[in-house]
Amino acid sequence: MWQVQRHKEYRQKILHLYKPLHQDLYSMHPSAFFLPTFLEAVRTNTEESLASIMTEPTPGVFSFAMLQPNFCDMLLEEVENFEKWVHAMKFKIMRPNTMNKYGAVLDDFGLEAMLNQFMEGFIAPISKVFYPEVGGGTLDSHHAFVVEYGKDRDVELGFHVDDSEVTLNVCLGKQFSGGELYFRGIRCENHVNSETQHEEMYDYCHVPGRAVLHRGRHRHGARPTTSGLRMNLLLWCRSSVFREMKKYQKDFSSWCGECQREKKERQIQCVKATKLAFLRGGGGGMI
Ligand SMILES: O=C(O)CCC(=O)C(=O)O
Ligand SMILES: [Fe+2]
Repeated sequence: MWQVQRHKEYRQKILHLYKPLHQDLYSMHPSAFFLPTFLEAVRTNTEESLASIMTEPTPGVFSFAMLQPNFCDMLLEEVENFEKWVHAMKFKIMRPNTMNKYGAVLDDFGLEAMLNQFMEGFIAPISKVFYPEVGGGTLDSHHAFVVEYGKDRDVELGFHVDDSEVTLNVCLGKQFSGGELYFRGIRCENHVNSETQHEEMYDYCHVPGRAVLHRGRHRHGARPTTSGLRMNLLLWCRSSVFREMKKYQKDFSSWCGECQREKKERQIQCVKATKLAFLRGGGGGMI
């Protein structure tokens, strides 16, 4: 509990002392942040309009052009400015999670309210349509951060699942090679280490301004960024309703690849047993 309190105090101190570089980032300006194609699709808000701007290269992974280049640049500059300030102030910077030595939590320096609107207005409508079975329709909190990969930064990211129901991952730039995101199937907690089926393997190449949306339980990792600097915006979107409901469930075959496989296998065995019983019962003569 004291950690939560300390983090609260840390945020309060930053909010009080840090002077933003780009004040425009701190409130929502849809047409300055998002590409017109993306805005139009979200404003129309039908399954057809959303599907029309997306590709789904492997089941459950959606990719679409999302952010204005100028927004990406401003966010990168803001993060750099914040990091410089933290360094000059001899503050301790909190990294996005245990897997990263670099990067910054955007919610820590004043961007929380804007990013909440970002999630509610622009991610929730998509999640509601494409991820209803993992709480996509009831997202109510987030963890937002920027990761930094390159020679003098984090190099790669190990195989993991996110602490989110739905994750938005958008490349902000700058120039880099490598850093592909690899996916290995969706798994519940019980099956997180189960083997990958061949058709679950998929590699995605990041493109600045382009978003990837996936379930938090979709196992993934990032390959080494071999040159240049790669910075990505991550928005881990959570649903407290889904988390509460999950406590009372055992079967996740509506989204876990391994629960699905086991269920199918049980059905095959059941059909086999029924056939055998039918044949043994003399019903075989009827065929
Ligand atoms: O670097 C990437 O694109 C992946 C980042 C990621 O998966 C994470 O931070 O949870
Ligand atoms: Fe991740």
